[in-house]
Amino acid sequence: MSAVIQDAAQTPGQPLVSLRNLNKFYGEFAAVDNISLDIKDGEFLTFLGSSGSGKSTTLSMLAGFETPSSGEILVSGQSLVNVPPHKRDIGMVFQRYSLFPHLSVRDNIAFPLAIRKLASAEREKRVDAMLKLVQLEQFAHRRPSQLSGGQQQRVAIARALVYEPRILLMDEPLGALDKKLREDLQDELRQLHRRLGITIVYVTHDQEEAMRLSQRIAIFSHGKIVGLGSGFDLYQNPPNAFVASFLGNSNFLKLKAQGNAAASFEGQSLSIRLTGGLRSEQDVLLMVRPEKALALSVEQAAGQPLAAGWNEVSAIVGEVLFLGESQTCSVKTLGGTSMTVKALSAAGMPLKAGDPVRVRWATADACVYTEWAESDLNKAAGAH
Ligand SMILES: Nc1ncnc2c1ncn2[C@@H]1O[C@H](COP(=O)(O)OP(=O)(O)OP(=O)(O)O)[C@@H](O)[C@H]1O
Repeated sequence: MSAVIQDAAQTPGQPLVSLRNLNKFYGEFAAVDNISLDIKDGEFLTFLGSSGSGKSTTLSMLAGFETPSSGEILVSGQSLVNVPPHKRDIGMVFQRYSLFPHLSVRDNIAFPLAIRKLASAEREKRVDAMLKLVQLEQFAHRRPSQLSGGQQQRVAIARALVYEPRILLMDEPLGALDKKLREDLQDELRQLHRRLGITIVYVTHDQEEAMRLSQRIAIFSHGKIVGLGSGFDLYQNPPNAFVASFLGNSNFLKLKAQGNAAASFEGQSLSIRLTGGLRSEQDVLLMVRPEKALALSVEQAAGQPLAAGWNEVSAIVGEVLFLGESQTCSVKTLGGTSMTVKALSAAGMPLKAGDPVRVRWATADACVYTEWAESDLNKAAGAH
């Protein structure tokens, strides 16, 4: 294992993998549509998107199971396109563990080394190191059917890592496991990545999983990457309305620009983040996260003058939901726009259906978009 162990504190550096104008057509249909992406050495990058958005096809091209219709895949600057899968120095873990049922855990893990004809002493040494790494030493002699789903997946991970690939590809590896086990394995996987310093490309449609695991997330929609960055940046400052809608919850307000820092909404003027190039009366979409908005009763609002840099709209409460740690309040503005406000339960939200409220948010917390499609505002969008 020593060859791939690196200083855990080392920051991921240069691109290890570069996808260049990658396309995959099935007939006329573009499953992967002109994707270009640099994956850094040592990084944990996740492809996140709804079903059919092109994540697995992209991963399969990287693994060598699918051939690109056009474009390049480079690893350390060398083209991989004509390199067969077993010569790519890439490990792969799938949702279905695909372990050999008739082989013990030890022999399953040793299998890639046996087919590479490694000397038996070296083979034993590496398998022992792997068993230790995934904490399955005491299960070495069991068959896969005698293990839990989580344990089986750890065997699959060990088997993928045993020949020390530079890159590990994982396609929904925890998809078949229940929530608690998934979370435990997510923590294990994050620690494993830190310890090994290996480059991991991970596919999931679960945004919380992507957030928990990854240093960067590539958001897929219709075969394209429509957002790329840390979970924090993508959530706080989504590059477009689709990403805003896909990741977390959003309130979208439709406005007409009035200069570069103000816009009208249902007949009242609101301040917006300074946005260059806006034309007067241009359609503008404002996005406010529910937890960045406040819902104040009329009395509360009267006692707290609106601070500079904040906006306020009047609305009527539709529903207040208690969710344990947090509460949500759905409201409708006087012009009929639906909004949701979320607050920690501890902060209290003494409102009920039918109450008039004042919804407030800081101008700096609201993203401004000038281009969007109605379908972007719908969470389910993104699949083909
Ligand atoms: N062999 C194939 N022939 C025709 N179409 C295909 C083939 N493989 C994939 N597709 C289509 O390409 C699109 C992208 O599929 P892909 O499996 O990459 O999506 P995905 O984002 O990984 O989805 P999921 O999360 O459901 O696995 C889908 O519309 C799928 O139906």
